Amino acid sequence: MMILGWKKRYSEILKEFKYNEKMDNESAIILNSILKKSDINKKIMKLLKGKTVLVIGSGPSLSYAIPKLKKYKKIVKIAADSSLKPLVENGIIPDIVVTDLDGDEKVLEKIGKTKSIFVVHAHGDNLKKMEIVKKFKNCTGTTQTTPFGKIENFGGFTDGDRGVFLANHFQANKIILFGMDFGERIGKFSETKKGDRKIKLLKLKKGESLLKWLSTFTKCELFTTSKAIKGFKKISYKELDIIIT
Ligand SMILES: Nc1ncnc2c1ncn2[C@@H]1O[C@H](COP(=O)(O)OP(=O)(O)OP(=O)(O)O)[C@@H](O)[C@H]1O
Ligand SMILES: Nc1nc2c(c(=O)[nH]1)N=C(CO)CN2
Ligand SMILES: [Mg+2]
Repeated sequence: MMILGWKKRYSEILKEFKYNEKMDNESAIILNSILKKSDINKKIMKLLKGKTVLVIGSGPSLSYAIPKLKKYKKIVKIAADSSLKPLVENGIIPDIVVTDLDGDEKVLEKIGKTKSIFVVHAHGDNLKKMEIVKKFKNCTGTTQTTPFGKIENFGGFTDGDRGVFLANHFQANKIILFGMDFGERIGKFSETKKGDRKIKLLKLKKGESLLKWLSTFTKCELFTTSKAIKGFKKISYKELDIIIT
């Protein structure tokens, strides 16, 4: 089942970014054929339902967030793609990794062998990268088009905002953002290639607008330690201890 209103948002994405729905679907078919049947959704539900969940992106504030995140060892963490490398380098292993497979492959492979759950997003521009999924121990798949088989659609576009939609779907109690600044500055940990900057900024804008949309109907309490986002309560690192319970 898709989140109500997603189809309209996806149509807008297809138009704005000139993506091809058939290619998005093609990629999802490949991912579905690689994934093994599993009870991973049950595992994710157990991890997230009723919990405080930290969603970590690669925005400029990630550098400041890392020392704070070290403190919250037992709190559930969802890492968006390229935020994984600096987190792992600092001894933080996230419970869930949301990725469209353009983060650092060595780190993806290394953490893929652990108990971290990988939520891999198939789209028309990553179908050639799907082979790596065979190396992930705990993995499920998502699409931005119609879900089928083992492939889900929880909503969202960039890895970071998809992490938030995931936590919403699995009924987290509180969602707190780190390194999710959006805006005009691409964080240094983001794996953006030189020529892709303009598109990346448009992607970030879309991701932020989707989070604003989500905030209008989600039952989760939403907070951010990053740059302010409408619909999310902006909190300081000092306030974290009170909110994380
Ligand atoms: N200012 C920012 N710079 C970089 N990433 C950001 C920023 N603000 C929020 N993020 C979040 O961090 C996430 C992880 O960054 P990453 O560069 O791996 O993105 P991505 O979604 O893989 O993008 P793409 O696949 O289009 O390159 C993004 O998905 C985005 O949601
Ligand atoms: N077809 C296609 N879909 C996407 C793409 C992309 O590059 N191509 N990037 C995304 C987030 O970065 C999400 N969805
Ligand atoms: Mg990515």
